Amino acid sequence: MEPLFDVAVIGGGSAGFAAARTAAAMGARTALVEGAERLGGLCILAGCMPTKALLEASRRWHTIREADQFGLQTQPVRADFPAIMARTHRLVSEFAADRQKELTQGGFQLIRAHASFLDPHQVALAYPDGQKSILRAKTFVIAAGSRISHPPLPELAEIGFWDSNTVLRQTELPQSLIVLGGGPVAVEYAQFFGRLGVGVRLVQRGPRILKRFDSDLALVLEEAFRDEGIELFTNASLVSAGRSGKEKRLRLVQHGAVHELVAEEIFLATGRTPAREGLHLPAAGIECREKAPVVDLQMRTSVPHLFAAGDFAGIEEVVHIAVLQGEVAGENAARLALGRGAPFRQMDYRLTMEIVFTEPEVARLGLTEAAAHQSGRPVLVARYPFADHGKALLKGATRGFVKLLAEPQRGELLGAGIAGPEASELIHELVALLSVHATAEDLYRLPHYHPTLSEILTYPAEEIARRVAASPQILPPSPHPRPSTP
Ligand SMILES: Cc1cc2nc3c(=O)[nH]c(=O)nc-3n(C[C@H](O)[C@H](O)[C@H](O)COP(=O)(O)OP(=O)(O)OC[C@H]3O[C@@H](n4cnc5c(N)ncnc54)[C@H](O)[C@@H]3O)c2cc1C
Ligand SMILES: NC(=O)c1ccc[n+]([C@@H]2O[C@H](COP(=O)([O-])OP(=O)(O)OC[C@H]3O[C@@H](n4cnc5c(N)ncnc54)[C@H](O)[C@@H]3O)[C@@H](O)[C@H]2O)c1
Repeated sequence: MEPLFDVAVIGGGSAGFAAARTAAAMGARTALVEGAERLGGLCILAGCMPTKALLEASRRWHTIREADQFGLQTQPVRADFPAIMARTHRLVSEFAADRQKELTQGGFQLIRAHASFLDPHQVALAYPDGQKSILRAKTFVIAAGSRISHPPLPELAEIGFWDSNTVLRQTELPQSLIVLGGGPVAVEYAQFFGRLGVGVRLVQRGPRILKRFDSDLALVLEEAFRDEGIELFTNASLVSAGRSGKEKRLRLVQHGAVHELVAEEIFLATGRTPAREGLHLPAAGIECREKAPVVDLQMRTSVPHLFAAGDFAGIEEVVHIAVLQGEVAGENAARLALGRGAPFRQMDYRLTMEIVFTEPEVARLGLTEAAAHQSGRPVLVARYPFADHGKALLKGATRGFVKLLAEPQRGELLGAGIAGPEASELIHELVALLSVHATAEDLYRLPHYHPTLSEILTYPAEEIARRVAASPQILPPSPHPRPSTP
């Protein structure tokens, strides 16, 4: 029996859409199977877009409250939580409607059903009306996303908690909130609620928040949180949770001392897990390590015609990576199905970024200092504080710094970290430079308009360029080595 499709994509989020669009553009007969009631995927429906809409509201509220520093008198400000939520839902609906159009007019067949593997070439489709069918394809891209990890304490399920899905259904602000976790979800929501006047305490298992960032960057945000009245409990182990009346209680141990925290609500943000449930992966024969499938740089799983992408692949759960992985998986699946063979496209994680949209924003790009240290790779590092930068002083946004990492011989830029104003925008100049293997000197010599925030990048670049110029150069071995004996 001939397969019906060349490429079948499971999941219609950022990764699945990118995969289907890419495969279809290559001329492959492509299907995209999406099982959710609402089209849009995590980023649009409950991830990037609603959180950034909420943070924009709390950022503006904070700006107004600080207006007196600029000589402006304001009336007392009141946060209208239902109105903030209504704006967020309206924006999400608009983004979702656009995505719906793209999914239905994308040159591939959109199938609204839940897929689960019967064998490595077939999936069973279960439609919302109870109908069932079978879909066959030469190749598959699994882009089923991730789900919120189970709560670390079983009692939490009994007493109830909010998470990044259920928070979007709330209509009233709690008086007090305990946020569990110290990753991007935890810190973005902690600041959103804290700025709207909710008493927030954040409980993180590790020694620092934002564990994938260098600790000097994470410290800037920790300090900002403390100054804004958010209480931090790092190195904390959860012991138990319970309820008394309307209050929720949480016991934790920190440095040997037991603390009991009481709050009106608890927000769970302790991570996400690839969404394997319901896919019946054993029938596909895919090898998994821990909770994610094993994939190579071509986004190929252990079964050669099955590819994976996005959060499901469990590598870096952010959208630009989901899209790139989707494109790589979609192209390679189409190549295989159409018999085009090599060259298969490969992922390149050199320019991976992570950005947290708090205030100050925190961004990392490419190599981190921690990773360089761990691998023993020699790097030059230079920092420059926003407190010494003219435009940051004008803006009254002096918290934080920029840092650059460069290879010591030529000063080629390898990575960057920014904690400070507009970090999410500033980092993109560095993406462009890293993509063309530019050196610190190239950056230092680029003209920058004055006064701008971007100028700050030239200062650590200048420092690195000077250090490279001053250091004795170890020349690479000559391609025609002289014979050791004349
Ligand atoms: C609160 C929050 C904020 C975030 N903010 C940002 C941000 O600012 N920037 C950023 O880069 N990233 C952010 N992220 C991460 C980002 O949202 C994800 O990395 C990205 O959306 C993952 O895309 P995906 O396509 O892999 O998964 P998804 O978008 O989750 O898509 C998977 C799809 O597969 C479908 N599916 C699953 N199983 C089946 C099945 N068996 N059959 C059929 N369909 C199935 C699901 O219904 C879903 O629609 C945030 C995440 C969260 C939780
Ligand atoms: N701005 C953004 O790009 C953005 C925003 C939100 C989410 N995301 C992505 O979504 C994914 C999920 O984010 P997340 O923040 O939920 O997960 P995460 O894995 O990034 O962070 C979870 C944190 O919770 C902590 N933790 C785990 N168990 C704990 C426990 N028992 N007690 C206390 N702390 C505990 C971990 O140490 C970790 O720091 C991430 O990969 C992230 O990149 C991105």
